[in-house]
Amino acid sequence: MNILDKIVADKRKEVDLKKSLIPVSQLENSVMFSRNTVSLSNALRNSSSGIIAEHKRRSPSKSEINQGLNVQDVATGYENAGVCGMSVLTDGKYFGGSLDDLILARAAVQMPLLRKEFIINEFQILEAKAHGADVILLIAAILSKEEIKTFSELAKSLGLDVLLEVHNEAELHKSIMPSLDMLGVNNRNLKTFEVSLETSKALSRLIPDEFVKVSESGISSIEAIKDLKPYGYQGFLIGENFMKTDNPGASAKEFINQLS
Ligand SMILES: O=P(O)(O)OC[C@@H](O)[C@@H](O)c1c[nH]c2ccccc12
Repeated sequence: MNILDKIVADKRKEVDLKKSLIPVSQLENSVMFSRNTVSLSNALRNSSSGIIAEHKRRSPSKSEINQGLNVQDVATGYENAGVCGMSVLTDGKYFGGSLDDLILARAAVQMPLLRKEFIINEFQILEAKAHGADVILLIAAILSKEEIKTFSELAKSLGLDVLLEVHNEAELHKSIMPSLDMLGVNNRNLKTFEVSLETSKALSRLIPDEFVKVSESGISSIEAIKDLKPYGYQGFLIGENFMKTDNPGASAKEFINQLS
């Protein structure tokens, strides 16, 4: 079994258990649930840097990245650096994250927050809103076309932006639909962990202009961004390059300063 299949199998168990313990009404009646959200796709359209910075303690490809930071400090640092939004990993088993991280980040900042999760059920979308997210990630490799449609339409009805992630042409063809806001090309193959920015370049011309294009993973230099911009990318999702340092906010700030 490849790692993605393993993650999804574990996620199904986790979500089944949670659904048996937490009634949907508890999520829908939470104070967070009725708040106004902020749009990441609009922030990216109006930004010159386009940086989305991620909070990621560890990953199956890198194991430990940084366990010693406080998520609120990271969020505040990223916001002060002038990033467009923040991605918060909420998967516990493989990435060391949690929904508490999302709540804490929400309490610290106003900028758009993405729940970075392997979403396989509507419940997780309600949960995202109830824990302060503005945006959800949907991963084409683990969803059917029908699921992408149902999940993205539910997210839109809750005022959440949708970032749909693809890694190849077939996933892209299956996924294009009006209920998405952003199309993300993951430069990392989630099955093999191989990273290549060429993936973003190759798929860019197949993404219709109405979607904000986001390039995800393996970005660690100003040159990479300059290389990708001519292909129409307006968003750049960066995790490890910032998180591996003692002060991710300061490294994001330095990165953005060098860009302009
Ligand atoms: O740390 P990096 O290489 O900058 O990558 C960030 C982000 O793109 C990556 O964490 C990611 C992209 N898609 C995902 C889906 C699930 C978990 C994680 C991811």
